[in-house]
Amino acid sequence: MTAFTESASSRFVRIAEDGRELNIHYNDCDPGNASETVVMLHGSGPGASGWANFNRNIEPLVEAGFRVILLDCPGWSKSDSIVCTGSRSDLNARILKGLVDQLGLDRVHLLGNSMGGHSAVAFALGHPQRVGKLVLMGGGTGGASPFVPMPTEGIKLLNGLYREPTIDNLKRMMNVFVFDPSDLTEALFQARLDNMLSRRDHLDNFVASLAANPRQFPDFGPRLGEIQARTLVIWGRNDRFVPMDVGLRLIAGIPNSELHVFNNCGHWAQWEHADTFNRLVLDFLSH
Ligand SMILES: O=C(O)CCC(=O)/C=C/C=C(\O)C(=O)O
Repeated sequence: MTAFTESASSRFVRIAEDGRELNIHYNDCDPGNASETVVMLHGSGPGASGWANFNRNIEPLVEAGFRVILLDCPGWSKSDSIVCTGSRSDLNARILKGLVDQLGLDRVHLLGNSMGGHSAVAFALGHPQRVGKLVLMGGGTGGASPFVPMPTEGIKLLNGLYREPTIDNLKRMMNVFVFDPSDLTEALFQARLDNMLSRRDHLDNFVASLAANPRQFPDFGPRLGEIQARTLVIWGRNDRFVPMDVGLRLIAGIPNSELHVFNNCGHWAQWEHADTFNRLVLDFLSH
């Protein structure tokens, strides 16, 4: 099977949101005969995109017969920009609903990273009948950690990078992003910096959104018991952005859930432990 590329799988869709039509970008890695679809939702870092977050995870799922869709949320990558003054998790969930409706997908599995996890939970709460299984990685509900001072050091660096998008600030953030920064290459830094600087409107609007509403990701804790979808929660023990106790809160709240913790792993389990992560997700989605 030929590997999908970003450019060959790149698509746009127009979705109505609060009186506007947003141009929303996604990648569609469709092997052509898939009976099930996984939608991957990226995190909220500057320069993030579905492809940047999940490029190590697409192929194994496609080879196993899944259609993989990577949604770029409004405010990231090639999607239109937006100032979000309410719940960003719910905004992303509305955009996801628009996308699955337009693609005619009745039911999808969701794999969310950080903000993408918060957004997957918002979608599952709003449209339970449209969700197969949930994979939540480094996110799933907002709210404070009882153990770790918040905002965490990672989120402080992330917000600082939005305000001052320099290579030094990017390296400072990425350094605490992963457990082992020696895996981060100059090419990766440059690609991420290029992504960030190509859309200054996204950076400015993220800062404006935070100023209007510092709590972009509401705490869904009290509603987690409503989620009926089977849920796999994945965390890095060394996550310095969204601490591991949030994962424990998720499995305490979601009835049909399980937790896998990677040791020696930061906020990007899907990248740092890609092979094991892919096997874990594939096994979970296939049984
Ligand atoms: O603030 C939160 O709870 C979410 C933070 C978040 O989504 C950070 C994600 C960062 C990335 O995944 C990235 O930059 O690639």
